Amino acid sequence: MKQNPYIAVEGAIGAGKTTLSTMLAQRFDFTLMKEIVEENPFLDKFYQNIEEWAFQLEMFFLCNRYKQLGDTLLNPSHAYQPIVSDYHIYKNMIFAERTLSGVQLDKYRQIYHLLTDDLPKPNLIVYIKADLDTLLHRIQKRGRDFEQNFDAGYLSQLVEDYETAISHIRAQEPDTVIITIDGDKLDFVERPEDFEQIVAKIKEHL
Ligand SMILES: Nc1ncnc2c1ncn2[C@@H]1O[C@H](COP(=O)(O)OP(=O)(O)O)[C@@H](O)[C@H]1O
Ligand SMILES: Nc1nc2c(ncn2[C@H]2C[C@H](O)[C@@H](COP(=O)(O)O)O2)c(=O)[nH]1
Repeated sequence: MKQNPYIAVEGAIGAGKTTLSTMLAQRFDFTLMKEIVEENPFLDKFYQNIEEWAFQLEMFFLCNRYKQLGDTLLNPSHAYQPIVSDYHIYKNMIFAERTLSGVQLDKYRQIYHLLTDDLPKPNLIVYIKADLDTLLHRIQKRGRDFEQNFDAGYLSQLVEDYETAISHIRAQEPDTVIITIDGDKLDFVERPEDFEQIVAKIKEHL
């Protein structure tokens, strides 16, 4: 990879993005960009009534991610800083396409492009692909209150949406390296050798 490394770890809810990106940042000594979830004022309400709260929630995520990425990526003093992030900005569209519709989705799409089209995009994506049972088990293990009565149908749709989105990025951005991790089999938390396997794959592209 000739450019400065900018890695995004992606995957559906509970796939292990935050865990893996934190481990990678430590291992490579890269700057970690991590999403702040616990202080989100809309998530709890959203899970109680998705239709009612989706627009506020999606806009909140979009504005926060835009601010976080913009502060780092568009700041010249950070120009040569290798980065690992626990999300790709395109995640906003994955969720919005699922939770919004009609005029709200149209307006959201316009704002998304306005805010993000000129942001540098990751040159390497680590995509953790895991099946529904694995994700539900990990969400339970994580134990966030607002995710405990999770609608498995919503998560199952998101798993499919992620597959579609990754194929879309693969087709639209052929220069972006995409490393797919088998999140059902590889246990980078408990088995150091599994983590080393991921590190080795990434190193091939740095
Ligand atoms: N490969 C893995 N094997 C076992 N547990 C994992 C693995 N990856 C993540 N976990 C656990 O699953 C939960 C969700 O992981 P997290 O990193 O928060 O996922 P995400 O950021 O993708 O939503 C956490 O409790 C974490 O410790
Ligand atoms: N509707 C949306 N929900 C989102 C978005 N980004 C994250 N989330 C939710 C999913 C989880 O409950 C929680 C944390 O996400 P992780 O993927 O890190 O587990 O927040 C979004 O853009 N829209």
